Amino acid sequence: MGTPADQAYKHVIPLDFGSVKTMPDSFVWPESESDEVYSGTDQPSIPVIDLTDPNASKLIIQACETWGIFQLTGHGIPRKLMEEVESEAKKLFDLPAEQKLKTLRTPGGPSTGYGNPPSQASLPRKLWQEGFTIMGSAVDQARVLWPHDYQGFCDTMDEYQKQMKALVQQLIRLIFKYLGISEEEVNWFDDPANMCNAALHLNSYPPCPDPTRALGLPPHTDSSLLTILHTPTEGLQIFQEGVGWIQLQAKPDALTVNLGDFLHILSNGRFVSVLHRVMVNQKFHRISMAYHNWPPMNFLVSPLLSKTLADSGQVPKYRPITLKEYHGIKAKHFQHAVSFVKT
Ligand SMILES: C=C1C[C@]23C[C@@]1(O)CC[C@H]2[C@@]12CCC[C@@](C)(C(=O)O1)[C@H]2[C@@H]3C(=O)O
Ligand SMILES: O=C(O)CCC(=O)C(=O)O
Ligand SMILES: [Fe+2]
Repeated sequence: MGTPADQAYKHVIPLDFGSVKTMPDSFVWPESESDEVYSGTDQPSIPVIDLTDPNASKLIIQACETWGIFQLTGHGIPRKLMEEVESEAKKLFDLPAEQKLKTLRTPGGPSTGYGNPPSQASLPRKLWQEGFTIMGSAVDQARVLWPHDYQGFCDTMDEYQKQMKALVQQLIRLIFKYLGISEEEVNWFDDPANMCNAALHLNSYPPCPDPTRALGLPPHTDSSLLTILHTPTEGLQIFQEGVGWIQLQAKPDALTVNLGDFLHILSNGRFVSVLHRVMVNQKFHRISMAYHNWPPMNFLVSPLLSKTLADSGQVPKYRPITLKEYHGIKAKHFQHAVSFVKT
């Protein structure tokens, strides 16, 4: 059974995937959660936006209002860095389970380390997935994983986070400008005290012996303002009302930007926080990198921060909420968390 401390850690410990040949029953999801993907010939395609296009701002706002997700080219992140971050992540997940477990994240709020986040504690089934979250520097954990060879991992993750942060700033400025949110609010990003309002989450989905009955990630929305995904291979699907599940095409040079619950709340429901899930496969080990960006932990976010909304006299559909409180709601209600913030 283990000590109470072991019990508390239970939900964050993934399976030792290397040691299993058949899938345990605890990983079998009801069919409705893994139901079929849209297969019509007229499948609507997710917007692809070139950031260097003079119309990029307009296209991004349109995508935020209609899809809540878009693929971004012309983003300026070097291809080499994207490949390096993927190969460093793979190096980490290929380590023996007992080694990875030495860097287990704490069960509370977001922190650096291995394991599944507390927000997955309420899920009815287990996931064919393991994760490693990085908030700021990962040097303490990397030293444990590779005592004599940790610098390469740290340098790559630091550089990638630096470039992601700059890209997020650019996108958020553009979106906040449209919502009429003041420069002071945008300065969240420039305040050194708010260094950790972002996390780079590395996802690993090992080859699965029974992929049609398992899930890598169940249908969910992210808590973030926005998340920048580097998903080099297929597996990510999004849900569109009236259409169903749509498979995203892998585009090696593009980054995928998906909006999260906090932009949905800030925009008073105008921007879509896209429902998405990850399917697994039998053939290859899928890796993805997600850079989640939030407001500072204790900052009270309300639709009324948007001058555009306040001036138009719209009634707020969501009450003011901090990320800290929201994480608690997410851990209890997962996919339905945002409906618990409705006024
Ligand atoms: C940075 C974070 C957001 C996240 C929880 C976490 O601490 C690490 C992983 C993130 C993720 C990814 C999959 C979906 C999600 C809901 C989850 O369970 O873990 C999100 C979390 C979130 O957005 O709240
Ligand atoms: O693996 C993916 O493609 C998506 C991961 C994801 O949705 C997340 O980390 O929130
Ligand atoms: Fe997600």
